[in-house]
Amino acid sequence: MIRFESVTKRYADGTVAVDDLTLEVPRGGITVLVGPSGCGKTTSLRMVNRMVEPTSGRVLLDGEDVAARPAAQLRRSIGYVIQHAGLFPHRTVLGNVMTVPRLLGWDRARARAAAMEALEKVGLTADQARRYPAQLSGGQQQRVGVARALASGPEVVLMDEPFSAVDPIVRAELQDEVRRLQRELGITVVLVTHDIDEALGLGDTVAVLREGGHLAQVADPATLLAEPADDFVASFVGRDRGYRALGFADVAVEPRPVPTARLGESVPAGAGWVLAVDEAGAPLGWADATGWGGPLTEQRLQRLGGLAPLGASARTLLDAALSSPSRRGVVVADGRVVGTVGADEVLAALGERR
Ligand SMILES: Nc1ncnc2c1ncn2[C@@H]1O[C@H](COP(=O)(O)OP(=O)(O)OP(=O)(O)O)[C@@H](O)[C@H]1O
Repeated sequence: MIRFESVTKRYADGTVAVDDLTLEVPRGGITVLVGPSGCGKTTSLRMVNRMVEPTSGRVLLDGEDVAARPAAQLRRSIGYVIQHAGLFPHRTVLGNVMTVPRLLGWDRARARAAAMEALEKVGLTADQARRYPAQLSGGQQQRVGVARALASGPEVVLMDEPFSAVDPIVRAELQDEVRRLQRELGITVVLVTHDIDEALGLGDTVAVLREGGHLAQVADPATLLAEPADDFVASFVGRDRGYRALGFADVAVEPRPVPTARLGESVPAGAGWVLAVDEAGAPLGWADATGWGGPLTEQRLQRLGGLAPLGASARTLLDAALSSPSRRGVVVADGRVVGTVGADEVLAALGERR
C-alpha cells in the first residue's frame, strides 16, 4: 500500500537523514518504524505525506508516486498525529477535529457530525467537545489528536511518537485504543516510536532503522525477538528478549480445577489454598487454609496475582503464576474462574513446542 523505493533524504546542511530506504508497508494493520534517536524515522514518515520531499527515490501510495499529487490535497487525505497532539489552542476541541473536513470543503453540518463521531470513537464526550484543549488532560488532548486524524475517514494514518508525552498508564490506554480503532476501521497505521516495547506491543510489522535511515530488519514482533538479523537489532530489542518473546508464545496448558469458596462458606481445615469467588464466580482473593478451618472471611484473603484470560500468552500465564500467593495463576474467562496453572506447567508446555 505504501512503498519506499530507494528513498534518500539529504537536508540542505548535508545531513543524510535517510539513505536508500526500501520498505513495503502492508495495507491494514499497524507498521511501526522504530530506532534510536536521529535514525531518520520522522523524516521517513513525513515523506509519505510530502511534509518532506525525498532527494531521490520515490514513495508510492497505492502504486502511485505521492509526488504526483498536490501536497496539500495529499495531506488532507492522510491522517497525521504528532506528539503533544499539536492542537490549535484557540479553537475548541470540536473546532480542532472539524479542521480537515472543513478544509476538504464539507459543509458545517457534515463536518460537525463527522467530528462528533470521531470524538465519540476515541471516548470523548459532547461536553469535552465544547472545551478548549488546555481544559483537557494530556491524555485527553492526545485522544483529540487521534480524533482529528480520523474525522475525514482517511485510509492511512501517520503517527509520530503519539504517546511519548503521556504517563505510562495513559499511554497503555491510548495504545489499546489505537489498536482497537485500527481493527474497527481497517485503516493502515504507520507509527514512529523510539520505544521498542511500544513497537513490539503495537506493531503487526516492525521496521527497525539504524542511523542514516538504514533498514536493519523488518519483521513481525515474534520474529524480531526470536531471530534478530544482526547484533544491532539484537541489542536494540533488548537483553531480555527471550523472556519478552514469551508474550507472543501460545502454549497449550490446560487449567486445573481449583477449590473455591464464597465468603461466609466454611472451609475444612487443611484444605490448603482456596480461591474465594463472588456469586458470579469472579475471583476475590486467595486464602491459605493449611492451618485453620471455618468460615471464609475477608480478613483471611490474600491479594490475587495477575489474572490470565483463557488462551493468554506464556508470558501472561507465567506472570499470573509467579505473582500469585499460592503460586497458582488464576485463569479466567469473561471474568469467571476457569482454573489455575503453575509456572512449571507453562514451562513444560513451552518445552513441548520446540
Ligand atoms: N530540517 C532538517 N535539517 C537538517 N537536518 C535535519 C532536519 N530534520 C532532521 N534532520 C536530521 O536528520 C536526522 C534524522 O532526523 P529524524 O528527525 O528523521 O530522526 P528520528 O529518528 O525521527 O529522531 P528522533 O527520534 O530523535 O525524533 C537527524 O540527524 C536530524 O538531526
